[in-house]
Amino acid sequence: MAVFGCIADDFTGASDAASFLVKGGMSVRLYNGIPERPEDGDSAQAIVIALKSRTQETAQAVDDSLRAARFLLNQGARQLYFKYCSTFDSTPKGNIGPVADALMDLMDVPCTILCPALPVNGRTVEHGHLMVNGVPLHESHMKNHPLTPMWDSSISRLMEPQSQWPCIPMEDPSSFSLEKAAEKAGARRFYIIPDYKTTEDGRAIAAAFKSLPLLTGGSGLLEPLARLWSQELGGAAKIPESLVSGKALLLAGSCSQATLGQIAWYEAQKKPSYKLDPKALLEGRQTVDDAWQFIQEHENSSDAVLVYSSDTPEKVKEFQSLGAEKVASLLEDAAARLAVKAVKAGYTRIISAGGETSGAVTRALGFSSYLIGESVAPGVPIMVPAREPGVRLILKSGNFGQEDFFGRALSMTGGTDPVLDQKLSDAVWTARSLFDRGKTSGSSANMSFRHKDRIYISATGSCFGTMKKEDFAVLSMDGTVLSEKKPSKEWPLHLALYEKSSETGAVIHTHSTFSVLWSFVPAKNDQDCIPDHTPYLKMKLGTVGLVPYEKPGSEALFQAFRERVGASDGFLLKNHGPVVPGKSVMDAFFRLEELEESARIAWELFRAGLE
Ligand SMILES: Nc1ncnc2c1ncn2[C@@H]1O[C@H](COP(=O)(O)OP(=O)(O)OP(=O)(O)O)[C@@H](O)[C@H]1O
Ligand SMILES: O=C(O)[C@@H](O)C(=O)CO
Repeated sequence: MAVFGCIADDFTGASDAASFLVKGGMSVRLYNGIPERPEDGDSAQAIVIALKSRTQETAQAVDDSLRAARFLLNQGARQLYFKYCSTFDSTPKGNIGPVADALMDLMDVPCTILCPALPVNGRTVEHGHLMVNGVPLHESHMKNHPLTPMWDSSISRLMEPQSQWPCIPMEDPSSFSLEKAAEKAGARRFYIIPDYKTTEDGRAIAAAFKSLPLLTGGSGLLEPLARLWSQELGGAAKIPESLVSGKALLLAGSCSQATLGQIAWYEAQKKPSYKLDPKALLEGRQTVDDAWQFIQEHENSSDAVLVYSSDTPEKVKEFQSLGAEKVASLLEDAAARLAVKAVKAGYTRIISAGGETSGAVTRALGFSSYLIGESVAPGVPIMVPAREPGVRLILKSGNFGQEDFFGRALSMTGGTDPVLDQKLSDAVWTARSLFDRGKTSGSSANMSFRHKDRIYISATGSCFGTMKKEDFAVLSMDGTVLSEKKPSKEWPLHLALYEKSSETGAVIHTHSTFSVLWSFVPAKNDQDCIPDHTPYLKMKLGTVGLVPYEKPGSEALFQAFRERVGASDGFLLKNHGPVVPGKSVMDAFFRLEELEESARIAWELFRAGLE
């Protein structure tokens, strides 16, 4: 059950918020829009809902925010956070005030805070003013933003036309007292604007206002706040794997200073890039298909293609004279169409720069919920779509990320984890070896191994004789299927052995002939059914329990297995075959071999009457 709910006014703002919650130690689910119902069996401690309320008509923004708040409260959220941009929203018609006012009404709280700080990215609040890298917001490069140019830095003044309630700047949040603040505000509801310049300030603000049911701000407060929540909840939060094999596509529609630097860095590495020209696109001299063709031409190169429309403020102004909205939506649509083409063509990593651009990309891809992984840069997490766990999405807010951001995003997600790769190689070798030597046949055997907090298990219907690294399905430790591939139907047998001991690193189940033959012989001891004619079975594996016959793949079999799993080291399913755990794939393999050889010796001696 989620204890913390966050409503973000755009998509990259939501992923930014989610990344800091993960950094603070919480597990996070991000929904794109208000879901009709929560994901099945979701155990995320925090939920972030991405809305489009930054640029919507105010009434719609308020309505969506209230619906999101109700959803989060229904999921058990004990605290709500309204996340907006750490450079605020400067237009007098902005939605921060109306939404925050409405949320205060919904939750019937006397006050909340306005905390649009993110010091790690240079955004601080000093004496109630928002600063960007030490310069007041309206003097910073943010004044040139193509959609929301910034015209003031005083948060109280920015709020005046947007909200009916007063604001109280507060230099030292540790002195916060609700009664005193209410007296000072002289109103039924009010806002506090805490100064936030350093990491220490963040911790102090989180501690001072943790008990307020509603907080608002940028993502800078979310890490210290999540730390307090995760201390309260206890236990380590699980986050998804970053690495995935497959091709990547980079897209940039952001004209922010940081993105321009990142594009220049990528091009300076002599990596392939393709520039979209808004005028040529409008006039039909350039098309999305041209860009796609360029991408395909570089498909076999080890370098990802970057497609961008980003340009200097002067050039952007020039293009906007052709119709700012028309140009923006043309470019956003181009980025979105390229992302869809790429995912359809099997690309596994989409990395996109710019809030509006990334919003268009995610809408077109149609993923509605994500698990949040580690971050490439502060506020930029690796996201794993619930419905496509083999895909990684990284969406960067315009001014976020280091100069080498694109390089980092590619190396953090790309390629294979060498440890996982070795385990897969061992699994494939073992499967083939067992098959080639007649220790199993057809598609009857299955095997699994544990990697990090995942179980990789041979997919249903796979054959040990033709096993490949791609033939493994992935399960979470609670048995949730995380891959497109479906696991072997015997997966509950494997899970029971992983649950039994954290030392279990792999499990193999076969229908090896002598083990099956021996399972017909009435056992003298059900918990140790194979006699130790040689010392090796005990040395390698230990005791072998006999599990009574139940139909393969049936709940009755799984139940019988679970009842006996604690009593022996390895297992023989009656009239069916052995199930053997090991510390690693190779260890399980050696133990299985020993079991089969011991069963063969026992069988031969039994037949010769020498038992
Ligand atoms: N060359 C260009 N000329 C005019 N508009 C452009 C050009 N390139 C991109 N745009 C538009 O500018 C807008 C940039 O907004 P976007 O939100 O994607 O980036 P950003 O503002 O840098 O990011 P953020 O909102 O996260 O700060 C988009 O609508 C994009 O289509
Ligand atoms: O706070 C920020 O700057 C970002 O999270 C953002 O709002 C992206 O649109």
